[in-house]
Amino acid sequence: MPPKLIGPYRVMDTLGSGGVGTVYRALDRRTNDTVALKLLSAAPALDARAARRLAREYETLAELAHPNVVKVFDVGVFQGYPYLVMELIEGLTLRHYLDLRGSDLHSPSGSFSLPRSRALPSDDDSESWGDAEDSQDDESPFNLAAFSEEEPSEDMSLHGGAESVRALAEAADEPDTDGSDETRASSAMADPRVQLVERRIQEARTDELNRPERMGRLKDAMLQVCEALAYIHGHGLVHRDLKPSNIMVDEDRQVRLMDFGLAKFLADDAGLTGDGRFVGTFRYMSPEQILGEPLDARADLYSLGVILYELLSGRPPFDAKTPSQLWQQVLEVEPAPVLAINLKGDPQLARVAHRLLRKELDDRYQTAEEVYEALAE
Ligand SMILES: Nc1ncnc2c1ncn2[C@@H]1O[C@H](COP(=O)(O)OP(=O)(O)OP(=O)(O)O)[C@@H](O)[C@H]1O
Repeated sequence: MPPKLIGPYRVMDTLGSGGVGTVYRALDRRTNDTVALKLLSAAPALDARAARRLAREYETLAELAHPNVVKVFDVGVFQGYPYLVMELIEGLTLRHYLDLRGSDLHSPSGSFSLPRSRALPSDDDSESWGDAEDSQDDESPFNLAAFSEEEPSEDMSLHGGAESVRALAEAADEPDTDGSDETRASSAMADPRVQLVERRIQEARTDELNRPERMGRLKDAMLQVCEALAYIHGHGLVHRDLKPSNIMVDEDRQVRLMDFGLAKFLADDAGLTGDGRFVGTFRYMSPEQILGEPLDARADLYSLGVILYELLSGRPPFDAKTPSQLWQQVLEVEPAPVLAINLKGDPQLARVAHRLLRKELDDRYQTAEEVYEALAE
């Protein structure tokens, strides 16, 4: 049961939950404004020192004003847990927005129509903050849930794909000479008909990704994210946890970057995160973040590269089963070319993604403005 009142805010309903807490739609009883309130109930309660620091952080965030950066109105402490009050965005996270199809997009007003408070599943590995006790990997103090595969986007649920999958299954079920399951499966995989079906499935997936109006929305959203990043970087802030669920798009297709400032606040406070724990979402972390080095704006540009790579190819740049495997790959392995996965992908956007993903900071774009220029070319 959500609390009824949090400070001067009346809780109306739940908008969603992530790794560190829950976001509520709430009414400011002083002004009658509807806001989004993020209660960080997953973190340990604040002591007085951390509460004072939260108030100081708020002063920095409250000064920010940019059309692509979510407005932060207030911070507070409720029963020991910090909360952040921000602009309510009636919209979707970036991935869900890109999953919309034409018919959802063309309302008479030209904006896309959304059920208000639509409960959508989280669209990435939302548990950014690991929990040592839940860790299944001896080598790492992190929670593997934080590493969980994202739920497939609608782009990956094929149109006409069910038949293809059925055909694949039927091909694999055909009897063969010795009748053993193993031989049957491997001979089915070698069967040219199975290979053809697999190729068709892959083509259908990438055709979905390459739909021109989806690509138009993707590029436009990315440009707006670059504007938001240029703005916060210009104010000396690094987001540190850039991922698709921290990017929302409203009904007028205006992008809002959210949750900046929070990652640093949590990272700086050993009482909140535990000594030596990362703050950020594994899949989007740059090599320097993994290595625990000081971060600058280019760490966010790397995360932007992971997002762009995923949105272009339909899969993450690194495919690993454990955090330690992922980190080894992020530090040492080059991601497969986007255009090898998505043969008809946009070559310009693919080039931008690969340059953002460079391991050496100096090899990446150096500023969000440069990325904007490259995307706009
Ligand atoms: N300002 C807002 N306006 C409207 N909905 C919001 C707002 N902020 C968050 N939400 C909704 O609440 C959901 C949960 O947000 P939250 O920030 O807690 O989680 P997350 O970003 O998925 O994960 P994490 O906590 O790891 O960053 C979001 O996916 C979004 O749907």
